[in-house]
Amino acid sequence: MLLRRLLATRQDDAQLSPEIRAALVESLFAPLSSLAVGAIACGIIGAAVAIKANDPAILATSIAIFAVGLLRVVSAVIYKRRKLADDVAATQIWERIYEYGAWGFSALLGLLCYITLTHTTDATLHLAVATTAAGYAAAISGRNAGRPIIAVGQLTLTTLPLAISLLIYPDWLHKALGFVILMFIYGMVDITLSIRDIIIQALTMTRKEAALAARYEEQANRFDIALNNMSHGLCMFDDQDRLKVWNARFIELLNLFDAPIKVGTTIRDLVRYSIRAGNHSGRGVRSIVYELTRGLRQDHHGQVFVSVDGERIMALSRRMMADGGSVVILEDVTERKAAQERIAYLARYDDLTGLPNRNHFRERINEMLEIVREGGNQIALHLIDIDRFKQVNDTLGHPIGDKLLKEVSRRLGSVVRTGDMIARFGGDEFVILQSTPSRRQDSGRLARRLVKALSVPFDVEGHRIDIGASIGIAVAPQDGIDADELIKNADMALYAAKGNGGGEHRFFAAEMEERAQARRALELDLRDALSRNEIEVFYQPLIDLKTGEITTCEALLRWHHPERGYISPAEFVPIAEETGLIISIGEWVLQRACQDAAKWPAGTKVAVNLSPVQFRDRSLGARVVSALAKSGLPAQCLDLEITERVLLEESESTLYTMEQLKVLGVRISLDDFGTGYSSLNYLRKYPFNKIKIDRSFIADLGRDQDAPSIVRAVAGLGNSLNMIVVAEGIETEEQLRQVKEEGCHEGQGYLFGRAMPFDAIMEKLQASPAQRANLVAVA
Ligand SMILES: Nc1nc2c(ncn2[C@@H]2O[C@H](COP(=O)(O)O[C@H]3[C@@H](O)[C@H](n4cnc5c(=O)[nH]c(N)nc54)O[C@@H]3COP(=O)(O)O)[C@@H](O)[C@H]2O)c(=O)[nH]1
Repeated sequence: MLLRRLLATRQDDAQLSPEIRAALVESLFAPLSSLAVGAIACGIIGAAVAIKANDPAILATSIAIFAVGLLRVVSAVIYKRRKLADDVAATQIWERIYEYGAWGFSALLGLLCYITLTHTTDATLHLAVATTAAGYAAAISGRNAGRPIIAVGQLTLTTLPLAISLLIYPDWLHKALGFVILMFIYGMVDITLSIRDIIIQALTMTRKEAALAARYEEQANRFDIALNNMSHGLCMFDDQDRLKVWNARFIELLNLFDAPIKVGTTIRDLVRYSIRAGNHSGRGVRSIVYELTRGLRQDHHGQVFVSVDGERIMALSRRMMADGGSVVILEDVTERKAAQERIAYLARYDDLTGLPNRNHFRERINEMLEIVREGGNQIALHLIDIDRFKQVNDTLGHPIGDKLLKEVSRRLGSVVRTGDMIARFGGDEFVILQSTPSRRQDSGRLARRLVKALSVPFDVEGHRIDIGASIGIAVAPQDGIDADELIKNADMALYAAKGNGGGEHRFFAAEMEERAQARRALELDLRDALSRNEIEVFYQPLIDLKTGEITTCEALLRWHHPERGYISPAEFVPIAEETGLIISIGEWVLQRACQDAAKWPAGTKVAVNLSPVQFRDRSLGARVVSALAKSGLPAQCLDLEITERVLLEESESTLYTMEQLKVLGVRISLDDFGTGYSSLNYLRKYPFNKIKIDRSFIADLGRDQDAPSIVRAVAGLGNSLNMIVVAEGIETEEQLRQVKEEGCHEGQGYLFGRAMPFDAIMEKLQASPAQRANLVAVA
């Protein structure tokens, strides 16, 4: 049984961790003094017995005991010095060294007992060796129980020779003692094995605890690192609201570096320290504590916002714990709050001018319309469009345009009364909500004041800017009781105001709606007009004022509407431009005109009007090439007429398209000169072949004394720039005489002929020299 337990320890050992094995081996060498005491004590007893018995065998054995004991002490010292306990592989060798030393020492001690008991009869000597051996054996089973094979080996090697020598001793008392020693061996082996189990258990537990402690420490470290690297401040309170845990960010956020914060600090003290650190200016401890405890009283996901150091805002949130304590999280939300406020601001205000935007305006108008619906006052909506704003943007650039808009908003603000709302819808579109006009005249008066205010020139960074304003007015409840309807009607009124050249206001009228509907109907019809062959091209001649010959025929669109008859291009071309239909219609005109002109007498040119929308189209060059190629018309016989409206847009791409057209060899004329900006810069910048003086100037000849000077000046300009100058709209002989006198080269007008169909112009062009002379005579 005992033997089985002993052998089982061998198997157990195999399962022990190397560290535990090393610890067990170390326990063998650990009490160095006991080794030394054992060696000395046994050596002395041996020597004493040898002297007393005067037996050389006993003496030799005693000397051997002392020598082996000494060697064991020396080996233990070496083991300790080299710190071999940490070297798992080395401990196995040292275990063997200890084992052999221990067994050798024990065997010698057993031998000493045996020789003494068999060589002598002196009871004192017997007692000396027997007690030494038994004492040693008892000590060994405790001391080396960690390695039971060694301990049991020592026990057996020491006491078995003693027991045998006692049992064979002739005296029955010795025999009895021998028997007791055998029982002692049995008992000591049992104790050794039990102690061994306890030691192993203790070592295992210690190791587990050490591992647990290490893990705990590592986790605590990790937790500490995480806690102190959080972007949020954190503090944990007990159920009495006393501080238990806090992190570095908490101290940092509230600038509490110098505060004597410790476990147990109360919320009240924390607030006091925070005030001392320069936070919550002007506020007292009590009010802040009240605000915090009230706001954070319950476990809720909401946040309490606290302003600190006059600038930063902290969000505090609290989570209750099961033990009644709580965790409070602090977050610096200054930037987030600012961003939220900015987003909220931008959702309701125009960033550039600071005026309410469309959303804000909608909220307000809906509130006011609610009052109107309940029978309250009427309200007027003024929709304002800045005249010529696009030109300013295009010529002076967007930064100046932005500054101008700010100035405009300031001026509008100086005109309206408190209670009226000014909003910006975007671009150059402003709106004023006049709150309580008692009569229509009140709104008219305000509109006039607004137009007047905006027609005073602006000075933006040294640029004198002349704009103006067009205003459309819709009044609730007469013109609508719903925001969308009012805006739509004001828009129609604005359209009418702009249609008259701008700089004025118009009230919404029912006819506008009808006109808008008619316009929409026209727009729908126009979409199919080309495919239904309702669009035609007429030609109006341009005459050389010296020879009377037709130099050019201007292609002019005519729409033969199935119900309305001929519709003027002045009416449908703007619709075609707005809808983009002008691209396909314009291309068709270009193709048609080139094909017709190819049939005319050689050298007769055809002039085709190009709208700004066509000019924006990057494939204009390709379209012109295609029209020339299909018709076979020489490029120099095609004259493209553009107005200043074209030049106001994207100068870079305009210049590019102009250059492209020039390379093709087509001619380019500047139409309606004098009606737009009449910038001399355009004449310098773009390579025109012709300038056409607008017919309004020709009509003024004889009516306005300045008109001849203007015509003369433009003719002079054209001459010096090597451009042909055409006088448009010549209707009378007198006008013809004057334009010739002022130096114009060519003329166009009803006096020479209206726009006519292809056959008619063909007839004119093919007329006999005598007939042509008729024209010359006119000229
Ligand atoms: N982009 C395009 N625009 C086109 C095209 N076809 C015409 N138009 C533009 O439509 C506007 C109106 O044109 P229309 O009604 O044809 O008027 C032209 C002439 O009939 C008129 N005219 C000519 N002589 C006289 C005159 O002695 N008195 C008088 N009251 N009117 C006269 O002038 C118009 C031609 O002007 P202009 O183009 O400036 O040379 C007009 O703006 C056309 O440009 C087209 O295909 N594309």
